[in-house]
Amino acid sequence: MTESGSKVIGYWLSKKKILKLNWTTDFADVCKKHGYSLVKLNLDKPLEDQGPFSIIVHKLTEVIGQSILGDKKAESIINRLEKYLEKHPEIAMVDPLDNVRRLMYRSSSYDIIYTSQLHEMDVITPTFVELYSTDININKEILKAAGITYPFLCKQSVALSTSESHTMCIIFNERGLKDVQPPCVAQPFVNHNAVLFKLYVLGGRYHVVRRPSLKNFHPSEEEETIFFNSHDVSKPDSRSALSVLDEAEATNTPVEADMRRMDAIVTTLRSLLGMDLLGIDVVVENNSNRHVIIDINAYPGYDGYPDLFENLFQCIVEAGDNHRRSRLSECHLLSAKVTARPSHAIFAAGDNCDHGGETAVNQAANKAIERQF
Ligand SMILES: Nc1ncnc2c1ncn2[C@@H]1O[C@H](COP(=O)(O)OP(=O)(O)OP(=O)(O)O)[C@@H](O)[C@H]1O
Ligand SMILES: O=P(O)(O)O[C@H]1[C@H](OP(=O)(O)O)[C@@H](OP(=O)(O)O)[C@@H](O)[C@@H](O)[C@@H]1OP(=O)(O)O
Ligand SMILES: [Mg+2]
Ligand SMILES: [Mg+2]
Repeated sequence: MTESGSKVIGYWLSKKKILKLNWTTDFADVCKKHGYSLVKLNLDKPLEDQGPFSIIVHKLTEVIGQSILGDKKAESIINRLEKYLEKHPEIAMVDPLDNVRRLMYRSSSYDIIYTSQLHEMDVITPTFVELYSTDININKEILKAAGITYPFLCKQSVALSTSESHTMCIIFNERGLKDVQPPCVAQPFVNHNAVLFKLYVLGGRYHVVRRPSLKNFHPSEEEETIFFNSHDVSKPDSRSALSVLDEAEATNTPVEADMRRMDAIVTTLRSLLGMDLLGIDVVVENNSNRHVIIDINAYPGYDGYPDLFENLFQCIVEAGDNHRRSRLSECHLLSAKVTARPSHAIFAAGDNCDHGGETAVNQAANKAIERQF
């Protein structure tokens, strides 16, 4: 339950996602079992008439993506939602729009991994650089300065949540630089024997699934650029020819992930990104065994997550509790600040500072807090 006493979870997901997950029936049942109701937000209508909500859970990456591209309708939907949330700070947003938006810029999510301590455990993200131009000579210089080696991948700078935003290419040599489609990030290809680990995060819990991935590639003057869509490669049922290891590279040694490092990845990124619903793609580099984070997604598919809806429900409710706790402690800090002024004055005057009496200001502050909760 939340500050307002409401036990309503507001949600917004695309029709595709609702259908795929059987959300309206199966997740609604789980919520009901726990005494919560589930209400779909109508983003075209005033939200004030649709609440009160204790928590809002959403996947708005497509709308955020359109607003980044300047679509007026999408901008107004996001603005309306932001204004509503400003007016209702008691609502826990899973996940906060600003944090989701930041994650969608691939370079910001890679930057966040760089600034973390994960490298101490041999967990890295490959070097990357943004390319803004189609000029081959400019790109050649930028890539050289950034230390990007061949082959490298070009991924659209913003993961816009459209099918095209999952289209990317592998460039093998300078001849391939003609295929750069800016704005994109260039990221060296990491050989990993075609095994991908997807970490599906639900707040403090997560589940790892093993997926097909791209085979090993090497620098080559002959090789032409390979274009592909990530959804043809790394879904559970993908059978792409790009995932079949060359005969000389085929191995019987299974690729294994180190769960201690997976734990660290989840805890660190959840906290640095300020998000609870995450999909983190990790590959294990051949020979070095470094764990390499190549992609982070907001609200992923969770395909294969055991007892998904019960875990999702617990995650959402815990996010609500955490939100309430952090607001309470903010208010207590505020109250402590208000109290600190008069007591400091008393202390400075040489009086006994060991008094426990509440000042009028403190009482007023505490009343204000009580009213809020
Ligand atoms: N740096 C890399 N080195 C080797 N392989 C990579 C690298 N980056 C991506 N890949 C391969 O390309 C696939 C797609 O890349 P990525 O995960 O970045 O795309 P995406 O469209 O954001 O994926 P998702 O559908 O998970 O959002 C990965 O699943 C992996 O097989
Ligand atoms: O269905 P959605 O639109 O949420 O698609 C998401 C997709 O889930 P799906 O597999 O259920 O399609 C995810 O797959 P997994 O990593 O979990 O395999 C991943 O590709 C996300 O990046 C996609 O989100 P988008 O980047 O397009 O916003
Ligand atoms: Mg991915
Ligand atoms: Mg992605």
